[in-house]
Amino acid sequence: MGSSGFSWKLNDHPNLPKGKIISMVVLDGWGEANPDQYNCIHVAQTPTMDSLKHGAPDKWRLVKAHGTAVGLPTEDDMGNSEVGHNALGAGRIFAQGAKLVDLALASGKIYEGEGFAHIKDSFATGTLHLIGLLSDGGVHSRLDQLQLLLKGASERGAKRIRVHILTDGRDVLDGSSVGFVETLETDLAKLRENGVDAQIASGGGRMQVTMDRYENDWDVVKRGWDAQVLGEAPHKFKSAVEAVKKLREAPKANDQYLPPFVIVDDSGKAVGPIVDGDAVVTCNFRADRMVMLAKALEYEDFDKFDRVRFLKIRYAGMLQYDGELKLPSRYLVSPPEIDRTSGEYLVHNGVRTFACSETVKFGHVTFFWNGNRSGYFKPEMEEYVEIPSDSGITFNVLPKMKALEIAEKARDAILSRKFHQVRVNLPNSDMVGHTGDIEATIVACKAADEAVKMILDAIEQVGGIYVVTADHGNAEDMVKRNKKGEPLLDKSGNIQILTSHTLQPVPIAIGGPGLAPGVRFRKDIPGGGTCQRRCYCDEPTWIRGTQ
Ligand SMILES: O=C(O)[C@@H](CO)OP(=O)(O)O
Ligand SMILES: [Mn+2]
Ligand SMILES: [Mn+2]
Repeated sequence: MGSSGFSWKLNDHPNLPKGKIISMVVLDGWGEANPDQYNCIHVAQTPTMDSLKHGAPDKWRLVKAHGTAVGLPTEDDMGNSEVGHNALGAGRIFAQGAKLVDLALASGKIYEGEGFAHIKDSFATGTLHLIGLLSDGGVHSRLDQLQLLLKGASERGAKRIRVHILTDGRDVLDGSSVGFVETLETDLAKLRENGVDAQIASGGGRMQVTMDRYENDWDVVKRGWDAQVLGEAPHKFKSAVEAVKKLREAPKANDQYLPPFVIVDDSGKAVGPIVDGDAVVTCNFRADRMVMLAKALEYEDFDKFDRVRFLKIRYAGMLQYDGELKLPSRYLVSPPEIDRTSGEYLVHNGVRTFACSETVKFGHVTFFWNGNRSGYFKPEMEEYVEIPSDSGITFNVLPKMKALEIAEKARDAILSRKFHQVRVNLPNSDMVGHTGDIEATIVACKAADEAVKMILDAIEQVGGIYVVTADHGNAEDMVKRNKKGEPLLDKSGNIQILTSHTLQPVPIAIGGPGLAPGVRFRKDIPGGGTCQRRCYCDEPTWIRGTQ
């Protein structure tokens, strides 16, 4: 024990045997909801997950994966991968970005830190650019936070402001982007009345423009760069409301995938390219889909695409997105300090870890799991494997994604007996669920179930233990509902597809030949959330032996 009284060393559990191989399987976006035709998990053939639920009822239960149980501001906040994996990996609840930004805005502290001072130095002579996801989804950003920041910055001297919007349709209903742009336009008009030259300068759908993650497709970031920084895009409009309405008229257009556009003045000139001397804030609080742009804005050495020019700007993130890389170096709000994660305990206690997913979720089982920290704790104790995701397609086209390949890697890692924790994220139900394609999501859920089977079979062979759970709901409810739970219809009588995550609880199942007899879930903690699912690295809160 160190002088602080803290020690990484974990004591042996009095009853549970040591040395069993554990596989931790996270089904991304796999919640529990009433069985009906919009519950793709129910409709899909999922014999493995069904057998976990029905085969051993005291080793299966539901846990909360949304709201305050995982560190989100309110009970109306659906879960998401960042909070889900942070909670799973750390075994504790941390106030998340959404909440920290709320608090900093409410107290005014956001304007008192180094980050704001940094950008403020540009206000007298440069433009303030705000880049971020425009919705009230609360997963990556929130419109009300942008509104407060616009007001706060203009009251503190910003005279020229340009907003670069990313339309959502993934955390909120498709089609809602028009309303969000109108709301923002009203706010900007008010600023203009007060003498601030404020406008929307560019935009595009979040999956087309800027918000790629884990370096799956740098072209996405490049398209954003061209519009935001260079003022170049295939579509030019006089106003953002017109842009979004017009671009949505194209067949199959949706908010997530709107192409990039720039706003031009009467002479056809882009109204807001980013130039030297300007200030830039990336307004998303969530890290994964902002890190790539942060690199492009901040790194002098950069070879991912031709930036045409490296900007001499004053840049701050809403939060620092990567504590290890210290990226960005300036930020308006300090991120949660997620320390003492299970991954770090494991390396200090001689437990070897294998972690795997495909690119689109790779950082979830590594970066988010380890408390928003990139890289290994001890490379000689850990192996992280990334299977390249498909890029340039929407995931309903190939809904099986790389589930099989992930399961094969996990199986091989288990059978090699080189690792004592093998953790994976299976992305299908989430990534395909977000497309709103019900047929494809059913195929996706089946593929994930088959992958779980392969992993459980390997655990069986080595006498190990499994923990199967999810980070939040998605595929179990694909339709927007009224308060009574009935599907909502739009003006033309079609059901309103729900592409977002949900507020539903998620299952957790434990088992395997290595699980000590009599271990079962406690029944006396009805309101438990995902953070209490931590197991292996110390006494699991949720599991207790009977002898
Ligand atoms: O795709 C994403 O960025 C989010 C939804 O906005 O999903 P997840 O939290 O499951 O990664
Ligand atoms: Mn997720
Ligand atoms: Mn998701």
